[in-house]
Amino acid sequence: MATQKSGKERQTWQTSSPSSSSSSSSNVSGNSLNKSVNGPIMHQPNRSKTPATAKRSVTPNSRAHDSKRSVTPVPRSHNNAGDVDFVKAPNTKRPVTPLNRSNSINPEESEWLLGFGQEMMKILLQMQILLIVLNYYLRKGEDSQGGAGPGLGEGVWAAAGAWKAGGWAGLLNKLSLKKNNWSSESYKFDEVFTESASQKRIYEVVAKPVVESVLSGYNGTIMAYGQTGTGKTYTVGNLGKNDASERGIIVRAVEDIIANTSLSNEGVEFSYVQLYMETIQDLLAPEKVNIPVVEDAKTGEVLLPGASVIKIHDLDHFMELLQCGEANRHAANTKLNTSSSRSHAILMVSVKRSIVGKGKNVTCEKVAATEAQSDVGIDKIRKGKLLIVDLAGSERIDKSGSEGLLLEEAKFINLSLTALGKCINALAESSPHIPTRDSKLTRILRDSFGGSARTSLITTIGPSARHHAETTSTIMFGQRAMKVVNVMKVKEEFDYERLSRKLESQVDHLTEEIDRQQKMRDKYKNEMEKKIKEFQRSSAEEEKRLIARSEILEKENARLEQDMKAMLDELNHQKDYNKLLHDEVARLEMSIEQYKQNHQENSTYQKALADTTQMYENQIAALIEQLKDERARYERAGNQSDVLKALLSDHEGSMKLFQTENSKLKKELLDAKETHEKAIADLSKKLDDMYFRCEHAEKQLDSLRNVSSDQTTEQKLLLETIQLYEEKISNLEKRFEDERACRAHAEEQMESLKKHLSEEKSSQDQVKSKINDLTERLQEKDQNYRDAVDKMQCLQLENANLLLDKEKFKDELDTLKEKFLTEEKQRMTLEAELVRLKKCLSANSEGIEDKKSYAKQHMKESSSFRSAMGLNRSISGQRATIAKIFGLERILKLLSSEDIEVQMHALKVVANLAAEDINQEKIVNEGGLDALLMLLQTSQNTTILRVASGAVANLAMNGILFYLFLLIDV
Ligand SMILES: Nc1ncnc2c1ncn2[C@@H]1O[C@H](COP(=O)(O)OP(=O)(O)OP(=O)(O)O)[C@@H](O)[C@H]1O
Repeated sequence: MATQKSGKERQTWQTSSPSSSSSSSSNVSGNSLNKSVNGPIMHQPNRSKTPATAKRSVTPNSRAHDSKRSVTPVPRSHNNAGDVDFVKAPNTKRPVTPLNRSNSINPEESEWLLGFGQEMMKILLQMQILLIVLNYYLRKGEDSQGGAGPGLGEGVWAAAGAWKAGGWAGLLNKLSLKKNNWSSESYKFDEVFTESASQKRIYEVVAKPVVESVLSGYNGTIMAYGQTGTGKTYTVGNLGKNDASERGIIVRAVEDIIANTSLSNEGVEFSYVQLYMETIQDLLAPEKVNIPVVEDAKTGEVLLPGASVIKIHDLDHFMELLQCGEANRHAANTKLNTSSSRSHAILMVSVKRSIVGKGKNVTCEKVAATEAQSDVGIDKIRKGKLLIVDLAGSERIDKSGSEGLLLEEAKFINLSLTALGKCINALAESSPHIPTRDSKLTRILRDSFGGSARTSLITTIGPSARHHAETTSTIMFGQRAMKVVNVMKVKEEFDYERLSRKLESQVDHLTEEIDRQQKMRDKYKNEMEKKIKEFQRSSAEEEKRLIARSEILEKENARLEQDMKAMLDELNHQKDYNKLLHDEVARLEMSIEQYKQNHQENSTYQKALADTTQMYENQIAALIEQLKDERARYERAGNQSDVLKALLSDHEGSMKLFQTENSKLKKELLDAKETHEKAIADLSKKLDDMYFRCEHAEKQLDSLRNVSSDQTTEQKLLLETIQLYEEKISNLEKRFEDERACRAHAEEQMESLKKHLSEEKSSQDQVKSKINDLTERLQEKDQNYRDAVDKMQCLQLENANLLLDKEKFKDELDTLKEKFLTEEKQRMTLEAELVRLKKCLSANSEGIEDKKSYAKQHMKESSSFRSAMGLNRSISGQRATIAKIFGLERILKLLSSEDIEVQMHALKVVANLAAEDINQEKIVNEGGLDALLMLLQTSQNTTILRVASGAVANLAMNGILFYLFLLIDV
């Protein structure tokens, strides 16, 4: 039973001192049995005479007696390091017959071997084998971060011991060894087994806790020590090929390890070597001999470089390899054991288990709690190493009868076992010097006893009283071993490699993700760019098209405008023309009106003219009538005038005659005047007379003339009236003619005007239709123009939308770019973090190296102090790691956290760091002292005050800082 105590993990070898006691149940003599057990072995003449070392050749299904152990002899040609080949005899319990390569087995020998095997089986069935188990197991104390003192183990194993004949008896954990008939000695062990104990029970009690420790990251060692032939190999290395219940510790332990390890993610590797005559040989690759024993400078781990390290895939694979290894092991037939192991077989199983987050895969709650406290979320790797050592049996040479090589082997075996014993003694006495360098065995086992491993020592003793001395020696060896205290130390480290791998994979994943997103973005961007380009192209095209169209439209517009202008001009012109026409028409109409008026007037005139004409005609008729009358009168008057004219012409003639006569007379007168002056006078008288008569004639003429003048004046007047009328008529006719001509002209003009008007009208119609046509075309054009404008507006709107889309896409692109930059930054930060962690890893490794060397130095000074220091170094290493990882500045900042838990943890970390000289100055420089003093002033929490004052006290112990404290005090 294990009790839990706070403090370092520490395993104590059970410290029960041997006590003599006379037990009623222990007084059994085993003499007869001794003989029966040892006699045949010791007195095998052939075997004692064949002191050869051989390699085991184990073949399954060859056991003759019980299926547990059947060995088929197989001729061995394989020989290493000058060993002698042998053939195992059939039907014997591990019968080993050493033979030289040149020798062959003869039938007699074979017969004997067969007989011997059968005999041997009978004997062994009666043999009592006692296993004394010294078990050191982990008691779960508080881990290294708990800060309290170490706890001592008080594990007590309760076990039923069965009394057996043979000189000793086991009861629970006590063993009584009969000294003689009346006295016996009692020894206390963790467990005492008898021969009836099953392999399973032995494994579960002895080895399983160690295996569990190994799985939890500790080193574990299971050693079998005892006199030759007492069953070490059987207990430890039995493969149990025919009967699984007979499987030894090795097979069961590896089976357990495999069952508790994920072989795909975690690793189980093993090496199998033998130490034969101070030479280490690889049992898995027997050609590898002289393997050196070295100590890892960093971890202090004992290593065997050059030994094959094979990764275990499954149990069958391991069993196969183990069987091969077993076959390569040196064994020989001695007097005490027909298959005596002549070498120490060491199986090293390395278990790597990863711990992810909060204690996954962890059986130990405390360790999980430790993880939870310190490194939540950070992967850790736990490396456990299981060492299973099947020591060669100690033998008394005189008893074993070894000679030659066997003797040499026995010497080496005893030498190494003595060296082991010395080391155990030194450790039991807490001697400062442990003579591990005396033998390769102790060098290999250096860290398995008195080190940091959990160790189970199985000591085997035989029942024969004849070997009382050896049995006592074995028991004493076990008793001394129980005094050894191991300080267990979990071998746990950050799985930086895994963490780095994980981070790298994370970075890879993120990079992949970013790349994927980048690709997607690029694709999207390309698509968008393509779209934008397409949009731009289409919009440019559209723009171009629009521009072209608008140009065409503008041109069309201009042309239309020109057309319109021209049309307007034409229209204006037409309008003018129209106006003109209108004017003309108006004028014409006016003139028509005028004409009409004129015509009316004319008609009035004509009427008047007709009337006048009528009147004139009437007048003319009247005048003609009158004229006729007048003519008639004229004619009459003419007649009269003719008459008168005739008269007048007569008169005129008469007058002319008169005048001629007068002239003649006058001439005659004048002639006569002169001649006739007298005659004038007479003729004057006669002229007077004649004058008279002329006068009278004149008078008569005048009267005639008067009458004629009256008639002439009337005629004249008439003529004048006629003339006037005629003139008037002619004037009127002329006017009439003129009027007619004017009318004809006007009619003509009117006709032409009408014609012109009709022409005008037709042209006007044409113009009108042209105007209508033009108006229609104009309207059409206008509609087209409006449509074009609408379309242009639509396109402009579309263009604006496209521009908006473009802007939107640009914004989106910018956002994506920003996002990408942010992600890039994140990636870079992660990469930087990775680099920083890698640096931390290397720095931490260096730190660990330093700590190791420091610890090593201190370990030399005192074992107990060394242990404590080792743990402290580990803790400080972790603190330094914490400080490195989190940064002292950040931890100091947490001191002012409002969360009391956070504050408390930070304070604890600072206090722990302040306990180390190297950190003190840095803490003060970083402002830690001020923060601590502030906490002391402000905090009410007693724990905080206690831890803070402790931290300040630690800082105050620093010589350099002491001066500063004085200053603060001042
Ligand atoms: N519990 C047991 N049950 C049956 N047979 C046993 C038992 N223990 C040992 N033996 C047999 O006793 C013989 C000697 O045992 P084993 O070889 O294991 O002894 P040993 O201590 O390893 O001897 P050595 O130190 O010489 O190698 C073997 O034949 C083995 O099979």
